[in-house]
Amino acid sequence: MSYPFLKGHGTENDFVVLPDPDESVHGDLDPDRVRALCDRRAGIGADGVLRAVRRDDGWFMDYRNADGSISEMCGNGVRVFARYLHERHGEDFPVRVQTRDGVKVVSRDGAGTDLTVDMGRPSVRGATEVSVGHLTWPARSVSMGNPHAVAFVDDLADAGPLLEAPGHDPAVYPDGVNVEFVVRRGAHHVAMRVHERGAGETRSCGTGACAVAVATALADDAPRGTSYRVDVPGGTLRVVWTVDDRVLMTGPAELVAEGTTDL
Ligand SMILES: N[C@@H](CCC[C@H](N)C(=O)O)C(=O)O
Repeated sequence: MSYPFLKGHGTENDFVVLPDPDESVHGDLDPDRVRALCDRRAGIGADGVLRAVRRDDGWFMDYRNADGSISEMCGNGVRVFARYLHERHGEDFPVRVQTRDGVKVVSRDGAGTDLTVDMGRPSVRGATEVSVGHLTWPARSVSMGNPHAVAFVDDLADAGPLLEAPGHDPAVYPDGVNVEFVVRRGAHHVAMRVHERGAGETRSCGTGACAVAVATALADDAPRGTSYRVDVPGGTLRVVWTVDDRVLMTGPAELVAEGTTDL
């Protein structure tokens, strides 16, 4: 059996999009198959899979990490998903996308190619710690629907090659965590690296950039509505934590290839 797929990315966080309007792919998409699709040598290669399911009341984004695990939310993925719905299904902006973390609304600003997603309310949690080897950093726990630990470091290289998941407190993160390492670059401007749960180090993480902007705004005591520039290895995202306690993230979303796969 062969299935259509598309390949897309947002700030080089890349995804296989699997159209599955009638749920015929679902039964075949077990964790082994997700891993095979995401394999960068033997498969298509991606940080995750976005299965596009049509429901009576709209489109659902079924997000899977490259290791086959399920996540609640993907911030770069939801922009790519909205781009797909707009280009291939004629959905007008603002596009509504159902996710495991509720409905996200994706809009297009003017004539530019960037998309803005309303990521909803952040959940700011307590202080925690993360570690790599013998180094430990204090971190802020933030949920953007999925779990994050944000650690400010002196230099992004301090985290090393990030070949393994950073150490974290399993009592705070019983289901694992996405870890962001952050440095300041200027006023309201930071840069980050991320180790994603279920994918390893990636070139970007949208929910991670939002968690970083929230943690930085708190550290700065910045007024709500302050716009943060968040540089990631794969590009730049802009994040605003609004006066009404919502996080808006703006960045690119591109479809770059399509084909068929036997999964
Ligand atoms: N890259 C994504 C986040 C994907 C899910 C994450 N790895 C998790 O397990 O929570 C993003 O852009 O937000």
